[in-house]
Amino acid sequence: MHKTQRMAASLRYVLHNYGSQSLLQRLGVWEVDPAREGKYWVVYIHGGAWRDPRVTHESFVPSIDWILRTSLAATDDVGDNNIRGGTSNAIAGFASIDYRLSPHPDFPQDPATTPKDQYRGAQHPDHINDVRSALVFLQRTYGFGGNYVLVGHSAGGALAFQLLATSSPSSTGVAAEATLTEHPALPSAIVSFEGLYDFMAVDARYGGAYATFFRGAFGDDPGSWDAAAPVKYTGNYAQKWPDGKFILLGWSADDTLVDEPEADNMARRLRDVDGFVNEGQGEGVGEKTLLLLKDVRGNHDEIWRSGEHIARMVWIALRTLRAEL
Ligand SMILES: N[C@@H](CC(=O)c1ccccc1NC=O)C(=O)O
Repeated sequence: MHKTQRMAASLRYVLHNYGSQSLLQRLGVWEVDPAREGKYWVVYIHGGAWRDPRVTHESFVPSIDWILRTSLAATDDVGDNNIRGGTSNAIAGFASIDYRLSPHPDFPQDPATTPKDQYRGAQHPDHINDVRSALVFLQRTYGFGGNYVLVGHSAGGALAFQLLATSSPSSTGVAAEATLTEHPALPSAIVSFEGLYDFMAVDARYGGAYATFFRGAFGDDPGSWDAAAPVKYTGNYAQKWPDGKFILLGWSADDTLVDEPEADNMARRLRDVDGFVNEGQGEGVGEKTLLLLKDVRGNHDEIWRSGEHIARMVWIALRTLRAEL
């Protein structure tokens, strides 16, 4: 008897283009059981400071490998999940989104000679608009609606919260204006790790070292940084996200690029402003829960190069969603 190793490479992979302005308007899909209802998709938004051309949707592959490799363990350790059908059956598919990038000084491009669809000249809100288009495309193609966990690393974590902040006005009860942009169904849960949430503050703590990439993505005016920063959002994430269940914020002590206050300040805001309750401490019914997980391991890029701890966080999110069914 031989066992097939469950790896991303053993899944059907499809590369889709969801836009035509840039070659980066593409996303990868690894199908597990795409037609099955009652399962979740796991959708990844990579980091790379909105600009690093070396970080693409393919950076999710090691995480997919670890998620598949650990799916049996994830079913074994909580008996309750077995009764409910097992977490190993919880995943319908994986998707990973590329989006237009801002210029990177180490990878200069000549606008005069670079084909338009290869030129990395994006500025906010291009990145988040692409994430939104990619999700609309995925939901139209695979029909999973809000049955997905949105996973974001670093800048990708910021994009996950910007998605909530800029979601359809109808979900806030405000009459929808004639909007040109389509809005995707929001996720059931968000996993954001080593995330950037307060652009001014994190840049100040690192002595201004991040100003070039924040300027590249959001412009020179620090006011525009605050306007886009997840911690500074002037609305209410819970109101914007009526069907949202769970947020996991991960932070690694090994991360030399994004420090502990980033995660702490975002967690505090989600509790104090948006009314999230700590996972395991609330009344249970209908509450949106938050888990601030600080024993994640791996330096800023090690974490996705390995994927092991990303898999761990994804399983926690899937288990939490299953427990609420
Ligand atoms: N490798 C990136 C830097 C980067 O990704 C980064 C640096 C500091 C803090 C956060 C980062 N990434 C967030 O997405 C670059 O070369 O721009």
